[in-house]
Amino acid sequence: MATRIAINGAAGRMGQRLVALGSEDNDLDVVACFEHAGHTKFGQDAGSVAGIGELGIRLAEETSAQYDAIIDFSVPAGAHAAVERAVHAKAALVMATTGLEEEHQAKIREAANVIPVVWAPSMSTTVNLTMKLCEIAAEALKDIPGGADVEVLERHHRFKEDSPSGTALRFGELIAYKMGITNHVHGREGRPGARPHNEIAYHAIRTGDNPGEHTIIFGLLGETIEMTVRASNRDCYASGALQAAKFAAGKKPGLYNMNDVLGL
Ligand SMILES: NC(=O)C1=CN([C@@H]2O[C@H](COP(=O)(O)OP(=O)(O)OC[C@H]3O[C@@H](n4cnc5c(N)ncnc54)[C@H](O)[C@@H]3O)[C@@H](O)[C@H]2O)C=CC1
Ligand SMILES: O=C(O)C1=N[C@H](C(=O)O)C[C@H](O)C1
Repeated sequence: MATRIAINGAAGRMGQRLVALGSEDNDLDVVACFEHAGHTKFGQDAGSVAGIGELGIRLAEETSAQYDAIIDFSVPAGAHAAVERAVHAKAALVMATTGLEEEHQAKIREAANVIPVVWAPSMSTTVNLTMKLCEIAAEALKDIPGGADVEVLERHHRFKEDSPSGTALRFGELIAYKMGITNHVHGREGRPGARPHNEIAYHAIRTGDNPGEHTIIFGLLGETIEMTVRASNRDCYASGALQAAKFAAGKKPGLYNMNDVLGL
């Protein structure tokens, strides 16, 4: 039987790709498309807004449809609403929104006691694989003579509201844990002095319509390794989230990540 999904933030850049790809997938049934009532397309057909023709589902704040999973790509307040909807419906939750405050994060962890939750700052297969590769590099380089300096560069479209990206922060968190680094800094200016080793620096670039790019630099004395992972469009995130919804629907309550979904 197909997994019935609801999409939260369905008129957004990601929401539209979820509507489009979700509707094409025979193992999924898109049954609800939630949007903020203030959105200019609120009340319109979600399929038409996504450019795939009428789907028969309006962008709304409520639904009478039953769903097995809700996928959230929205904003912090929308993510909060998605958690409440998922718990109320006893549905699985796929949480993709980034830039969440601690209070929202606590709410997600609490929800995972009663429903299955897949929570990841990137639903892309190659991003999650690159995280694994960076963990291997961090482990190998943590005690290298002369030290390895880690910097995380990310590039995104001009419309992105949070900085640095949730993915950049996760890269830093995973590497810091492996290398015992405790200091995280955001950009540099003035005369901060010689770079300490106990530091990861993040640099967020915002230009044009870039759908997302991350470069992780391990700089040694005499040689450098850089790993770059780059999206050419948003479908890598959308298809990962749809895969996560299929994975989570019907699972026992708990917090899952994309490694669980992808078997990494
Ligand atoms: N985990 C991942 O793989 C990825 C995560 N993201 C994250 O997803 C989020 C959304 O990204 P975009 O689609 O580019 O943003 P967007 O701004 O295009 O879309 C967000 C949508 O959420 C809607 N919204 C606002 N309040 C809402 C509410 N209370 N209930 C329901 N919908 C509401 C907005 O009206 C808008 O249509 C961002 O936090 C972004 O960082 C984006 C791409 C990949
Ligand atoms: O806002 C985006 O576009 C993206 N946001 C996510 C993040 O903040 O990590 C994931 C992806 O890089 C695209």
